[in-house]
Amino acid sequence: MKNVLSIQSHVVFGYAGNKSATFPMQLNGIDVWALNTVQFSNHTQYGKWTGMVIPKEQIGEIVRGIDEIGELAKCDAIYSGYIGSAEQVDEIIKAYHKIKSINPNALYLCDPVMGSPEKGCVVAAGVKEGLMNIAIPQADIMTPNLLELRELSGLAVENIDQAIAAVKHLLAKGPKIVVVKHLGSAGRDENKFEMLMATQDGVWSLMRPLYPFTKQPVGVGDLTASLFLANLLNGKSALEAFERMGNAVNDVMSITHQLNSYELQLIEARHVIMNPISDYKAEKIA
Ligand SMILES: Nc1ncnc2c1ncn2[C@@H]1O[C@H](COP(=O)(O)OP(=O)(O)O)[C@@H](O)[C@H]1O
Ligand SMILES: Cc1ncc(COP(=O)(O)O)c(C=O)c1O
Ligand SMILES: [Mg+2]
Repeated sequence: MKNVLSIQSHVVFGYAGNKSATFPMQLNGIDVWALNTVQFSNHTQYGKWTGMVIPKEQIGEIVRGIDEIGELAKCDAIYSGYIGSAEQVDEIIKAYHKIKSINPNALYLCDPVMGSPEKGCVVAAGVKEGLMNIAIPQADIMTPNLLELRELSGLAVENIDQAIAAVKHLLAKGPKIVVVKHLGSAGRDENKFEMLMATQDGVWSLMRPLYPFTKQPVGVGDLTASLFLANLLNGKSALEAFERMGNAVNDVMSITHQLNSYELQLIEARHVIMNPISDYKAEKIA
């Protein structure tokens, strides 16, 4: 059994952060140690929420507790997503270093969740800078969306060639794998949902259907990153993990769309999260 320390948000109602990542990883045979950065009533794209940011000290405290019962060496990967405050970034990196000193093979997946005024995703001030300066250079795997790809690379990304240049730029900063969760307006076909994966061996694109949601569900990035990591930990190659994740996320989106839901329908989709039914293939494009 592989173990993932998953450090991201908790929403009591609905699906985002750990609520969107834990169950899918568990369905794929991964034991998830969910450590919450915030506890909110619901995700921030509702425009209002209640709850609190977890004090930064809790991150180190919880990791120390696991160390003191002698279980920290079993941590195979640390995965950070929605972060509650700029100070939490340092604590996450300290936790990663502690785990790395005990298990040098532990991976770090950084999903660089940034605020997006356009989408209504709200992230505390300073988190973006913390991610850029501290987290990214240490990450093994990064999973930006289009906006995050632009911010992290500092490059314009308006088309596929610029997207390829930007992911190569990120690879040069340290990560071994970069997955772009949705190329959106920089993609090759505005009627398709296109994702990219880049490694030292090349760049792959995966195209799948774009569903006409009246309101785009949230937490899809968290689902995407979690399933990519779960597949890697299950021994799949980066390419296999990319395809299997892309197909599972497509099946979840298809079911969520059929049910006309704003919240991701992870429970309804549990069978396809375990065994995706769609079979889209990635294409090597660079
Ligand atoms: N197949 C699909 N059809 C239509 N919209 C989709 C599909 N898959 C995901 N989405 C939407 O695309 C967006 C992807 O968001 P993006 O900004 O790339 O990443 P993140 O989820 O990390 O914010 C989400 O709003 C999600 O609801
Ligand atoms: C509390 C919380 N967690 C996580 C996320 C990230 O969601 P996504 O997977 O859509 O990037 C959001 C986005 O608004 C959020 O509000
Ligand atoms: Mg995201």
